[in-house]
Amino acid sequence: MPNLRLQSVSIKLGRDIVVHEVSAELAPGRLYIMVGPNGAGKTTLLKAMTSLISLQSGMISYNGLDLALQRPGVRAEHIAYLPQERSIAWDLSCVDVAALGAQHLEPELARQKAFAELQSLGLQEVADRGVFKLSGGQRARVLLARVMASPADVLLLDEPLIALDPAWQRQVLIRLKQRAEAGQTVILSLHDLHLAAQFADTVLLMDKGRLVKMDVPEKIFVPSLLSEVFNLKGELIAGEGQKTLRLESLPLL
Ligand SMILES: Nc1ncnc2c1ncn2[C@@H]1O[C@H](COP(=O)(O)OP(=O)(O)OP(=O)(O)O)[C@@H](O)[C@H]1O
Repeated sequence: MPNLRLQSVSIKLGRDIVVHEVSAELAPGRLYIMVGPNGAGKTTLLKAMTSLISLQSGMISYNGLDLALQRPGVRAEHIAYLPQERSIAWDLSCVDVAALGAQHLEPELARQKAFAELQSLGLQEVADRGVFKLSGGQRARVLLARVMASPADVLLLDEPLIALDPAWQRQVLIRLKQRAEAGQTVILSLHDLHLAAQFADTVLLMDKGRLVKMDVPEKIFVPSLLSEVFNLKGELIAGEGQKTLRLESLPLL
């Protein structure tokens, strides 16, 4: 059963329609990865799923209710969001920042939950340190911990791997996959097609504001779509439980 449904969603920013007639049904238990070139509309669509921007036409519903009509507090209860900008305005401790994701709990329990999420992201040693005294990748993990501390059943993450080293990129995707397997609906955008091919249950391929195709990685990372959307030559090789995306660049126009 989908809990998030996009029905013919179009979004206008400034004078342009930047998302065109996107329809999709997103269900708990799956890891959805949105891919597409710069400017394809990924961030805009994720923001629309939080109701941070309004639609030109169409509807996004959560468990059958029009999301735009829900109070912000109700939306925040059900949908957690990691924006692409990783800014933190105040020099709070890591645990205080992560605890902002667990405001449904009593303060002490929220801190315990926050600490557990920081620990699972390798930040236990710096949990009490101010976030201004962290590296960019550590700060990015603190913001991820904030989202992970949330009880929301939909997690939306815009480029969650920005600033992370290769080992943490994989670890974070493993954690998000576990969250999906445990019943959350996890939707993220990603530029790394290799990781998208390996981890996604379902890929949403966006281009020029349109949802070109939504399917399993094997049906998305095919030579025709890689060439048409990304100007890349390549294909997905699947075998022995492994998926490997082989890519080579086409000459740029
Ligand atoms: N505030 C805005 N006003 C007008 N146009 C905007 C605004 N924000 C984004 N756009 C345009 O909307 C389109 C989609 O942008 P969006 O940020 O959703 O793309 P994206 O797929 O997330 O790109 P990237 O991979 O570069 O982050 C782009 O053409 C962009 O220039």
